[in-house]
Amino acid sequence: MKDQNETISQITLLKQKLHAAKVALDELNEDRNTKLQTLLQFIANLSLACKGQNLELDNKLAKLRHQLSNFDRLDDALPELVEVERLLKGQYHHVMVQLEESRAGLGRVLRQIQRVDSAPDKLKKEVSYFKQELSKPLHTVWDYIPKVEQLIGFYDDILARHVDAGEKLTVLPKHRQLAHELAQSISEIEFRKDQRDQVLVIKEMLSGEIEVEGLLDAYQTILTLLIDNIAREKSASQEFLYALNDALSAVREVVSDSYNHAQRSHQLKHQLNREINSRVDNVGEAIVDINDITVLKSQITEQLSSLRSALARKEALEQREQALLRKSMETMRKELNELSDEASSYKERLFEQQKLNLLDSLTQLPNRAALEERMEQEFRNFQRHKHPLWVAVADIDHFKSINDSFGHTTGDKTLQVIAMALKNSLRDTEFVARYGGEEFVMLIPDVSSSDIDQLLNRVREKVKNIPFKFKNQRITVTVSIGAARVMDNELIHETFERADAALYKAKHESRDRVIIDI
Ligand SMILES: Nc1nc2c(ncn2[C@@H]2O[C@H](COP(=O)(O)OP(=O)(O)OP(=O)(O)O)[C@@H](O)[C@H]2O)c(=O)[nH]1
Repeated sequence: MKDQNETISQITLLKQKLHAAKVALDELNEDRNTKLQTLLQFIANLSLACKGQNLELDNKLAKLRHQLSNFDRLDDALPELVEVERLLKGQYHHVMVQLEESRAGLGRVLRQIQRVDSAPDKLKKEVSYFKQELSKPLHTVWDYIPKVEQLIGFYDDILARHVDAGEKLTVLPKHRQLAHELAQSISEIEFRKDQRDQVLVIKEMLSGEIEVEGLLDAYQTILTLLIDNIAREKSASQEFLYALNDALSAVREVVSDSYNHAQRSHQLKHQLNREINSRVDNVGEAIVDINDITVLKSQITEQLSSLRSALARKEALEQREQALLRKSMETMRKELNELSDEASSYKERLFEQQKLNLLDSLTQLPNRAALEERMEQEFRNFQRHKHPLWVAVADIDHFKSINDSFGHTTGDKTLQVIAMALKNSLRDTEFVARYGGEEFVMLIPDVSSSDIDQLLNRVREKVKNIPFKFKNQRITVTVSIGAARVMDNELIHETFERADAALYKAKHESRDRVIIDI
């Protein structure tokens, strides 16, 4: 009887151990799921920074982000990760194809240069050396940009020799037009700080008496500066794209490995559990069925030793599982730490770029893209609250004559000063953007029909009172303003059209005035 009691207590102990092992295993699984879930959320957020590379990829990433926040089980995310990885690889190949096409284009231009008979031997030699260089593999956009620069150099050289050969090029009206267009485009481009002095010199040159050679130089310099900027942009976004690609591959592999492994361990554990349960049952049956204590003892001893061995195998299996999980986590953590560094610097740049993209580089006022955004936002507010909303278009009067009389640079400065005056004459809730050229658009909410006329006339007067002095001459610069209030059942772009038509009227009615379309 004593033996029997002892056996029963041993079995109870074993059952408790078994239960504790099961609880530990469940906790382990839960922990693993929480960690991977966090990881996938992280990937989802990172993918946001990858936007804008290609439309299909954008859509996929958006879908992935949405799904990652909804998946119950990690393994469900696997097909999506595979798909995104495929698209990222596709994007990489696309860039490579483009590079190859550019290289072919460069080759064609080179052949043309080689056909120019008047080119001196030295230049021909350089071109042929360049051609050899071009046949070496190019892996990235920034590898090929210097080649384009070099090519432009060859062209420049040939052109210069034509000019040196006595063919002095006369300045035609079309050249002046080109100079004017270049000056205008430059005003609309945001150059880096270290490029601005160079750009300023070009602007000055373009606003004076131009020469064809100078114009060619200016075009070449601006092109080179732009190409340099493009290369920097590309390289930053590509590096990030590749890093994200690598991290996604690593995560996918780990998820896929741990999924396969979990499947195998699940089967093994199932078998072991069955074995252990049947051993426990056997012991129970033996206690009930066998009366001879010696037989019972030997039976129980045998069953207990099998139980012990099954439990030992189960423990080993769990330990292996834990070790594997730790290793996977380590791999992912390493990969993600690297990616996280890459992402934060990339995001910072994107944020800076976004700010630049919404600012007009000359006046530092919001630009047309920013205006579109704000118009939509104000229009939504208008539809919700039905408070008054005004669109006003202001245009500097006879601005062309300022450029013509005092030069483009003075024109630019005038634009900057007027932009500031407009901004300062409005409240924080009101908005002004440079629409283009010498035209500005204001969005004015929450002002009644009886007050708008006074408000806009105050803005007009403020500009008129700026004490401009050009070449020692006191100059008064005025603006004309047209405005309209957003009506029910009207789109804000239609209001803009009405305000623009009112401005047209103001221009025709002697300028320096405000006309409100009612
Ligand atoms: N300096 C400078 N001039 C600009 C810029 N953008 C546009 N312009 C000039 O602005 C002038 C606009 O001329 P017009 O459209 O004929 O108008 P306006 O002379 O202001 O005459 P009204 O509008 O009829 O009063 C053109 O000469 C443009 O070259 C810029 O960024 N800087």
